[in-house]
Amino acid sequence: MTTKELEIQIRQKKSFLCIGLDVDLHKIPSHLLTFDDPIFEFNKSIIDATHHLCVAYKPNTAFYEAYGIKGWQSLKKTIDYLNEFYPEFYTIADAKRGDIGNTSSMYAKAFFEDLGFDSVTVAPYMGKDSVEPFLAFPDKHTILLALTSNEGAFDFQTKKIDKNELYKQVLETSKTWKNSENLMYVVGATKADYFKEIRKIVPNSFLLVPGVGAQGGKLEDVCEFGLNSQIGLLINSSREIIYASSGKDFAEKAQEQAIRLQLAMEKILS
Ligand SMILES: O=c1ccn([C@@H]2O[C@H](COP(=O)(O)O)[C@@H](O)[C@H]2O)c(=O)[nH]1
Repeated sequence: MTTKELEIQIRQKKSFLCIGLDVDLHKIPSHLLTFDDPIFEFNKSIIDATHHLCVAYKPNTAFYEAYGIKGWQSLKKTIDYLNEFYPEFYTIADAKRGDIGNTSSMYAKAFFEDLGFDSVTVAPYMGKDSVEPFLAFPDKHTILLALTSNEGAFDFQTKKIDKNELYKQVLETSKTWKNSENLMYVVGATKADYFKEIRKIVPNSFLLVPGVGAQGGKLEDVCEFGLNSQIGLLINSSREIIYASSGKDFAEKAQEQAIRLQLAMEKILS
């Protein structure tokens, strides 16, 4: 999917919400555990209840890898369900990959070709040759970690090297890489104070913004400097939406949380 198509969808739905599908078998309603694939059943119910309120879904692969081969099968069933029944959705594999070039090519094949995601998150630490194999895929996006939402982001990402913070160097340098038009960036909602500076470096890029909800980030704070003329933001919320209830009404309660965020986005867009 192109960013233009993503923008069109955002404007139609008046929503730039991305729902995180981070399924933990200890947190999902117990009645689902009797199903052959509880993870998929949970995802299917969440997707069916929220699809009109968001434009993207982001499974974090850790929550699937943790369950071995069954977890991968649940991930595959989830992405196949989205691609078959909701093909207009933007899909993000939050996998935070990146390795030497030939290995990165294999990661890119796994997420773009085999699984059929629109995008994958990638760590920039190993540099250009670890990221360009992902960028080589047309109409697919590589979402580079720039300034993450966690406290540990201050360990390295905001430290100065040659008078410039590391996260700024990631943004500046990555713009020079081949097919850099296929880049997006992760910037945490908990780092709202940094969006003004970030937009000076990447005014036109889409930013994936996790950290609204359970991590305390605020939608309005992010939007103040994060929005651009193409909207340019995908705001992710996972736990606050999908675990709004642990009862049989979990999908209904997830929908209520998604409505709350969508209405706030509609207000901001108007
Ligand atoms: O900087 C980052 C990068 C990724 N994440 C991921 O996003 C979701 C957030 O989940 P919540 O439940 O809404 O807190 C999760 O998959 C993280 O691994 C992030 O939080 N921060």
